Amino acid sequence: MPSRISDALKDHPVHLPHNILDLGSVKELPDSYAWNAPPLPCDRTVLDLSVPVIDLGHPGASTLIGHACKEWGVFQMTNHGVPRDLLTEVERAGRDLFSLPLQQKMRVARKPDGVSDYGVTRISSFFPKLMWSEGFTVIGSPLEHARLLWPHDRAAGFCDVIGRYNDEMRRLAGKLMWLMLGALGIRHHSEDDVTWAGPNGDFPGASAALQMNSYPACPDPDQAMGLAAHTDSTLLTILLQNDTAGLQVMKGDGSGWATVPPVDGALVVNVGDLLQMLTNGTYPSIVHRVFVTRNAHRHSIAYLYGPPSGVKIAPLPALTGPGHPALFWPVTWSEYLGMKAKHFDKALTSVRLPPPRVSDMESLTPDVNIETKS
Ligand SMILES: O=C(O)CCC(=O)C(=O)O
Ligand SMILES: [Fe+2]
Repeated sequence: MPSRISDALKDHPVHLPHNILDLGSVKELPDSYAWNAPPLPCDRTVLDLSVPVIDLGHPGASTLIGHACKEWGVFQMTNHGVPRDLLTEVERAGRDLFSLPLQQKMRVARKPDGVSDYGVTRISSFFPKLMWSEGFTVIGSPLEHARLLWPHDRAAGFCDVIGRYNDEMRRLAGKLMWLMLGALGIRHHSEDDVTWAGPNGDFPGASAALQMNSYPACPDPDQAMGLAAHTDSTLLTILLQNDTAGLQVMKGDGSGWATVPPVDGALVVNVGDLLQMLTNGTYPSIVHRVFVTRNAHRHSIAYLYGPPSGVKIAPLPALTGPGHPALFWPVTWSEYLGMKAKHFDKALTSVRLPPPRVSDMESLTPDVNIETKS
């Protein structure tokens, strides 16, 4: 049993392209990046609907969050307590990293069986075309890699910012868990409690990764895809986006995409697959994607939060009962990542109860046309 998320990801390698292009210097969209067959990124059936923006200091925040999670699986939050300066610093750290020359970034390129570091998104392996983005994944301390990018003091400065941001995210993610679960009547120290919440309810064994994303300005944005539609394999994800729009979420009823506009100082929270399981389907894991633009360089930083790797995630007993059977069988994060690596957007279906019949398994082949839902 892998003890850390990095081991879990290593156990489930996905085949990724290793030729990385210097996107910032490309004047014409290469064919390998042109999504000229369905799903088309320019197919933007954008709904005139807004994802809720919730003030965490509001006395009814938990109820508002509960509604947003049921209805959307995503919301933006203000008044979250993360110092404004730290948001600016971590955003700058991401910008500094991605603005390095490609050869320099390639010093920390992800190894074929690796998970941390610089490279294309892991979901690339499921799509025939490449995405107009680059990423840097941090699991644990990035010091060893930062030292390959910068002189000692700059590397230390980068790690200091990432460390402080990770600490804030961990605190916030624990708080969000209780706001989300509290809206469903689940309380710490009650018999409905989450077994791995720890004595202080701060989920001491939780695992996490920080995913820094860069979407350079693109010569042909209608043909390019920043990040193709997917759900996160997390409990929840906390996202910081810069002032360039790009994130779109699929409205739960499949009626279309809604853009999540940057709100100054706000953080986006989305429900991941594991929270959908834990809440027995009450909070849906949200399908999302990223579009790119001709003139602006977009940056985002996603904090991917999950349970301790050995813990089995199953619907909370308080949310099941007569008339409400458990809809998912118990899996660890590691086991689920293995299913995601195999079935991609069908991974949640593969852990549904009753189990899919053998004859249904063929329909669990990843369906990369999930874009056509719009
Ligand atoms: O850049 C964004 O807005 C979304 C990033 C994302 O979905 C991810 O890293 O999983
Ligand atoms: Fe995502």
